[in-house]
Amino acid sequence: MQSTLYIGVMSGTSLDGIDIALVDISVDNITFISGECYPLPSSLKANLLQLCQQQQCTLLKLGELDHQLGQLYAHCINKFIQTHHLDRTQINAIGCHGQTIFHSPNGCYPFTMQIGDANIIAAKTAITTIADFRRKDMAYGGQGAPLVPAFHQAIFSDPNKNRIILNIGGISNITVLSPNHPLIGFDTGPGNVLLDSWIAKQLALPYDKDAKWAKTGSVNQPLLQHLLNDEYFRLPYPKSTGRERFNLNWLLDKLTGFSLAPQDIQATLIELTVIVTTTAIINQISLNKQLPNELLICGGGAKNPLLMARFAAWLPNWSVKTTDELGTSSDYMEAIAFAWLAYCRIHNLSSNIPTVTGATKAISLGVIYPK
Ligand SMILES: Nc1ncnc2c1ncn2[C@@H]1O[C@H](COP(=O)(O)OP(=O)(O)OP(=O)(O)O)[C@@H](O)[C@H]1O
Ligand SMILES: CC(=O)N[C@H]1[C@@H]2OC[C@@H](O2)[C@@H](O)[C@@H]1O[C@H](C)C(=O)O
Repeated sequence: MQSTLYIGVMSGTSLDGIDIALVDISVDNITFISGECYPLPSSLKANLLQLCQQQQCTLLKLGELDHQLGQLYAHCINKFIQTHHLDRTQINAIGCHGQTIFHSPNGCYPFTMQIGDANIIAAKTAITTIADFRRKDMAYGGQGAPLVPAFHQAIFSDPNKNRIILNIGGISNITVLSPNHPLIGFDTGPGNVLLDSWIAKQLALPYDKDAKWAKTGSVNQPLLQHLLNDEYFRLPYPKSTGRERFNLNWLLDKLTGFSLAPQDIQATLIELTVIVTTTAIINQISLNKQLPNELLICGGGAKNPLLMARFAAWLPNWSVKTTDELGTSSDYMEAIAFAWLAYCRIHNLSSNIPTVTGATKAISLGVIYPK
């Protein structure tokens, strides 16, 4: 009998680490078994940031980082296999997202670029690896992102509820699950990326743990309104974005003419993350009015008590909780999703959602790199 075990690997826009999930998947079952997060070495993070923000990029550097990340993913997967005493011959496939270094879905020549050579992963782990999940969707005219809505639909659909799944990673994205409504999902804008960049610049910390610093500041309304003027927030879906738009330079540019305490800016950025998402939910989506509404939060932002409290305050008639409360790890959601995308590719099942990405065709995403 064919094994039903898959490994999903995700390293996202926050550049905080590599999430690995072991998942048991068959036609009627998706069970998360275990997960680990391996930190990204700080020198690699600095190099990737330079690349993402186009400060310094040579083909040599790009090629070397692609190789380095491939080696690192393989090393982390092998460590994971060892720690969890797994038999690698029992792992059907690895689904590895790779590291997005640029995402440009709307130019004359749309492209999205994820690095971390999957040939190296397949060779070093001796497990078939699936990667390059986004570009076929783009080839059919889609945004290439977000891809997790199909997975959210597979695990969270409920005929008696309107459910919005909100991933607050570096970038925030939502999935709308409402009976009799087409499945939609899009990137609402910055999640943690501006919060992380601002505290890194001001206090040399990677992130504002439990929003301790933001809580010492207060929201500045003129700045908030100015940030909300960015045209991305008014664009209709399908839409997706990334670090190439929302980054420290974006923020510094918007801060021109403002003279505020740095912690007030941090508090304002928290409110920005909340308002862009709640406004999108309220203004851009028509939910079934007869049904109760749930906001299910995952990603690193689910650990931020101030973000959670502000979502609850802005959506008073909603049940606001983390996906953990429904039995799916908020930490490993995306890694689990990439294990599921690998399962779909191995079984040739379509995994993009044209109503989400705007692609003209439903297709099975990902390229297979045999061991
Ligand atoms: N205890 C905490 N308090 C506040 N923020 C936290 C906490 N734990 C994690 N975070 C935030 O979550 C971020 C990591 O989130 P996550 O791992 O979901 O991002 P990602 O997967 O890299 O991003 P994306 O989903 O955009 O690709 C951290 O950079 C930090 O900002
Ligand atoms: C291009 C890219 O890497 N996009 C990521 C990013 O991180 C969050 C958001 O922006 C989302 O659109 C996407 O990731 C998830 C896994 C997705 O495709 O659903």
